[in-house]
Amino acid sequence: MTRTGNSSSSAPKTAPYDRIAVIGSGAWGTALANVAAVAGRQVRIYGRNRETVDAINNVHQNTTYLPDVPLAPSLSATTQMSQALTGADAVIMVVPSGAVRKVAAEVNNFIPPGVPVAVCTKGIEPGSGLLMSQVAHEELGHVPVGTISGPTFARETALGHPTAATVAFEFSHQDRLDPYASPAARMALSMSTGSFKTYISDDLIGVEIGGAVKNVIAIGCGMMTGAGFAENTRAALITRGIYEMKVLAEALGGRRETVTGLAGAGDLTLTCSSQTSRNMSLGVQLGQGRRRADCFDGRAVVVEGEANARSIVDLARRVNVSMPICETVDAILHDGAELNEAFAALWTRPIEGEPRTLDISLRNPARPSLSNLNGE
Ligand SMILES: NC(=O)C1=CN([C@@H]2O[C@H](COP(=O)(O)OP(=O)(O)OC[C@H]3O[C@@H](n4cnc5c(N)ncnc54)[C@H](O)[C@@H]3O)[C@@H](O)[C@H]2O)C=CC1
Ligand SMILES: O=C(CO)COP(=O)(O)O
Repeated sequence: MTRTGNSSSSAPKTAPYDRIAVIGSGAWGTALANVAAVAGRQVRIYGRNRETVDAINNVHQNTTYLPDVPLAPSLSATTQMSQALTGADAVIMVVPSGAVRKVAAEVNNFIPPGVPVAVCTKGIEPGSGLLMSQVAHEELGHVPVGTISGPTFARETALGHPTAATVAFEFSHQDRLDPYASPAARMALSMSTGSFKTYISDDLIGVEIGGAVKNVIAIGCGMMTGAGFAENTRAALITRGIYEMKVLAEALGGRRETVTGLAGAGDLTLTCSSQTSRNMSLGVQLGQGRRRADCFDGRAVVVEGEANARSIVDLARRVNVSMPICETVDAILHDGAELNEAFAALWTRPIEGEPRTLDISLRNPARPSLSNLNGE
């Protein structure tokens, strides 16, 4: 899209969406709802948990998922999905990946015609290999479906720390003729505040692949960190992780450059750098030798990389793309592969060209040896 600015009186105008329904009252749904409310929108959250909904309405806090974060007093919440969706002119859906199809089907019962939906879940559906927007689209029919994605820890976003994210929708023919009136531009404007900076993209595939794959790589970074490896190792995984995102995005019709943006490299950097990330944290705990059932002190926590590693690897195989880091993480998580052995095998794969254009592959003479590491 050409950037022409929007400042002169003759420049095309973009109208924000006035009334936004947020479906899902977890950490990220609440944070996005708060952004929209701070941006001046009328926002209603649907949540299935009565206690959470009451807390948002009565004490302006999500005491379950974002304790001690003050929310905009204008935010309201309901346990009735129909109430949240009535009169909405845009919808933001934020539930875990395993619930997207079911919740989208419920949304379809109440959503006004033509209203755009941003599905802000990160994952790939098992079996179908569909992106979350595609799953929602199958249930919702002919409404524009996109996403908002980037390096965005919910708590930091809700506290107003400067944060940037990409708003992506596929562009119709009409959107290309008038990008200022596109759902992506209108949603980006609707969600812009002094601390939440939005960018616009028409590459929904690239954006969603970045968001889904980074979680698996973050588990891998966590595993290596927990097992005692250091910064060199983490940087290698991040960089080669970006490469895995690129090849998968491209094979599915997305663009490589999207993956170097906020929703790819940006989000990967965030989640591979901090145990605030549930994915990184799970990896660290497993790398330290904890049993899965004991991680997070036994609490049920949404870890999308764990839920989606297999579906990502399956999708990559289907489009003939090699993603060795994701395959390694998946094998450890779901096939019982031994962590040190699996990473040692990753490190002794054939020697290849780093630019994709250099078509070379050498048998690697090194013997897998990472398991000999004893720490400093
Ligand atoms: N927390 C974060 O910092 C960010 C999360 N995300 C993504 O957002 C998605 C949701 O994550 P969180 O909000 O963090 O999870 P969360 O665990 O904080 O909340 C999940 C919410 O979904 C609701 N839910 C689960 N199943 C449901 C169903 N069948 N029907 C209705 N509601 C249902 C739960 O009641 C809960 O309110 C994930 O895909 C995650 O990757 C994306 C960016 C940032
Ligand atoms: O996606 C996120 C930040 O952009 C949140 O990461 P986790 O799900 O790993 O906590």
